[in-house]
Amino acid sequence: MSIVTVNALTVAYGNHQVIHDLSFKINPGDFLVVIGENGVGKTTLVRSILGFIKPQKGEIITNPQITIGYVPQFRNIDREYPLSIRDFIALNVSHSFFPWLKKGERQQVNQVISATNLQKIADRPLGLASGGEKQRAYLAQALLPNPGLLILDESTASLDNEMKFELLNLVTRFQQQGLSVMFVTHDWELAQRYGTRFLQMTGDRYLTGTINELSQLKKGVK
Ligand SMILES: Nc1ncnc2c1ncn2[C@@H]1O[C@H](COP(=O)(O)OP(=O)(O)OP(=O)(O)O)[C@@H](O)[C@H]1O
Repeated sequence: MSIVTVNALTVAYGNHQVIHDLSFKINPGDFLVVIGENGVGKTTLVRSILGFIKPQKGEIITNPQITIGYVPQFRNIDREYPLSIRDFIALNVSHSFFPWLKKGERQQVNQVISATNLQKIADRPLGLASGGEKQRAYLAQALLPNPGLLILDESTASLDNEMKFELLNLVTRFQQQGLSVMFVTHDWELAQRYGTRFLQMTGDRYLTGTINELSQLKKGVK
């Protein structure tokens, strides 16, 4: 069963139709890159899949057995932000009634901290972490509930190349263990380097295919 099935989706803000008759699927283990220019509706699609926008027409069917993790575009955090990296990640633990973490929950947090290479700095204030470290903390927080789909919305924008690769290499490790990924980007190089499939959105049409087909498309565009 696919993770997400989008059927003839049409989304509008009032009279302004942003997505028109879009259909595609995300299958288990896919690294789907969604590319398109500013304003074509990429974030609107993400918000629709997350359930924040009701489609005007069509449907989005998500596998009921999975949860979705979400990593937004990098945004800075004030230096005075009071939580440590560990605390910030632990905000996403599925909590019992207690305000403190139980042993199993602490283990879950530790596991995701080490999987995202944050163990050495986990007890530092999040506000003092570098841009790449902060973005890894967002990733760790999104991964904590063990989602079946991870959505990255421009999550590498404003990171330098080394940090982009570090973040996406980590994501790929999870994808190779079965996580499905939907990565929204403007960056064709990253799309081709990490994606397995693509969805290209333009003002008037949508194309989907394998990542090799995206490379062909790019050659055609040049
Ligand atoms: N809440 C909203 N109310 C009304 N219009 C909106 C709203 N959010 C987005 N739009 C409009 O919908 C269109 C698509 O926006 P969206 O943010 O989905 O595009 P995008 O492809 O993610 O763009 P970008 O790459 O710049 O982030 C734009 O014209 C935008 O102005």
